[in-house]
Amino acid sequence: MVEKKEEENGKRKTRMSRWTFVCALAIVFVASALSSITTPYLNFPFFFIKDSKPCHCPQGQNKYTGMIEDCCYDYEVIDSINGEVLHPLLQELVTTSFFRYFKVKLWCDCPFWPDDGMCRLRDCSVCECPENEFPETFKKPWTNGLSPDDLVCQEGKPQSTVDRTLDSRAFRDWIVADNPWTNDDETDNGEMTYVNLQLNPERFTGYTGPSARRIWDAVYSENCPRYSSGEICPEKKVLYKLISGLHTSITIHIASDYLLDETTNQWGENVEILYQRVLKYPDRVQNLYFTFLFVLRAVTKAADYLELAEYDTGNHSEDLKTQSLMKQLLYSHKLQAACPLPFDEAKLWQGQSGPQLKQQIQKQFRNISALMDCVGCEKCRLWGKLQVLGLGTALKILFSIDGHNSPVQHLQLQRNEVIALLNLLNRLSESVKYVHEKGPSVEKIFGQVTEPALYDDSAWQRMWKLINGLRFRKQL
Ligand SMILES: Cc1cc2nc3c(=O)[nH]c(=O)nc-3n(C[C@H](O)[C@H](O)[C@H](O)COP(=O)(O)OP(=O)(O)OC[C@H]3O[C@@H](n4cnc5c(N)ncnc54)[C@H](O)[C@@H]3O)c2cc1C
Repeated sequence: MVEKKEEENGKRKTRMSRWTFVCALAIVFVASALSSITTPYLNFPFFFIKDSKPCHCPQGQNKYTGMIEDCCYDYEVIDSINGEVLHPLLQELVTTSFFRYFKVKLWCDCPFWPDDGMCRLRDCSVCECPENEFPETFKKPWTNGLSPDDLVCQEGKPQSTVDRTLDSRAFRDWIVADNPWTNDDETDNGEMTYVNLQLNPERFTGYTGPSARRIWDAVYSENCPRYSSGEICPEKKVLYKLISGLHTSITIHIASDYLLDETTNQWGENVEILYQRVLKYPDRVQNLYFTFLFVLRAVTKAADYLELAEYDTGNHSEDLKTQSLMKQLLYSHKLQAACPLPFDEAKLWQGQSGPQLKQQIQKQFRNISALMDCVGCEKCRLWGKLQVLGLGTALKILFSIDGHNSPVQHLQLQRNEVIALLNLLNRLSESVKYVHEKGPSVEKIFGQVTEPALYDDSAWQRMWKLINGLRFRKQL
């Protein structure tokens, strides 16, 4: 009798635990379906029904669909306008004489870690070489680049050295106007060098390890902390996203132009880096699109100024071409129709603490700008400085003119700021195009062998938590 009762109890328990399991699965199905609806571009890979169509995510399809966070455009519109209008125009614009020369102080003058021995490392050795070891080319930018012997002063890697070859053309100076967002001292002095950006593409340089890590750590931890949703104000989120978007773009340029074989000097794509450091983290890609739209908005907001600016380099026909390309970019009908307001800056600095907050964020951005002097590889420093100046210029255009009915006619930009702004937009445009074109196929290759962390893992986590929770309760 007792045995029979125990047997029945056992059967009942088994039935109950089966029911519990089935209920848990049903709840998880519903939770996951809701999750896939509320987070449309973090596609959960299987089995959900949405709008009566199976939301199966076919391999190879671009998963970045839907609206870009904090911007009112979707990925498809931006990809298409970038591919059709922006990318081709920008590619041509940055090769013109006006836009290919950038004035920069190249040697490192790091204000943050002055005496920690960093600059004795080969990564940063440019600033540690005694005066008599400095190549003349450092002081005379019009002669040719560094000789191989001088590489002792560099990172030791030829690919990280900036080529200083220049046309012997003089430049007419624009006005010098302070930018409250950046740290650069634009005073013309012997330390400033003109660099031909076309000879120094942003690509893999071999700069890695603690030196590079320390810069990024300092940028994120001290100056634009990562946020978790709902935690901080939108202005701080903007700063984080801009930096993260720029970081994504730098990584994409490393991946797309990588030194595959040092002995044969073979360059090519490193799609594993693209996947492991970028595609695997959808928020990094989202931030790239965000940064692109933010800078695009700054360029279009300053359209009147940029249209009338002087693109004079002494080569009349080329200067006319520069002007014409600029106009095509600023007043493209397709761009205006598809994307009239890439980012709405009027929403920011609204609260009472707006002005205070702006000052605080300005200070943080100036710190980031100053950190570029600590980058221990010359080419990275060049592109780091240029792009941070470009971002600072975008911030200046969007936020430094008081009030929302801001008189854009009060805007004053330096020539170098305009060069940085447009070159930054071009870099971001290249990255957006690259991710759009390569992303799906690269995810197809690597995504198959990866854990579900690629996607929004919350559904998985919730499932396990739920099941484990029920099991745990049952044991009690
Ligand atoms: C200003 C600057 C310019 C550089 N330019 C070049 C260059 O032109 N060529 C070159 O070869 N190297 C360049 N580097 C080095 C390069 O950025 C990397 O630091 C290096 O390749 C090592 O990469 P990593 O995998 O250690 O991760 P890193 O890219 O160094 O990233 C460090 C950490 O930041 C986080 N992170 C990474 N990406 C993002 C993102 N998009 N958003 C938010 N967080 C992120 C991750 O936690 C990661 O572990 C540059 C570095 C700096 C600081």
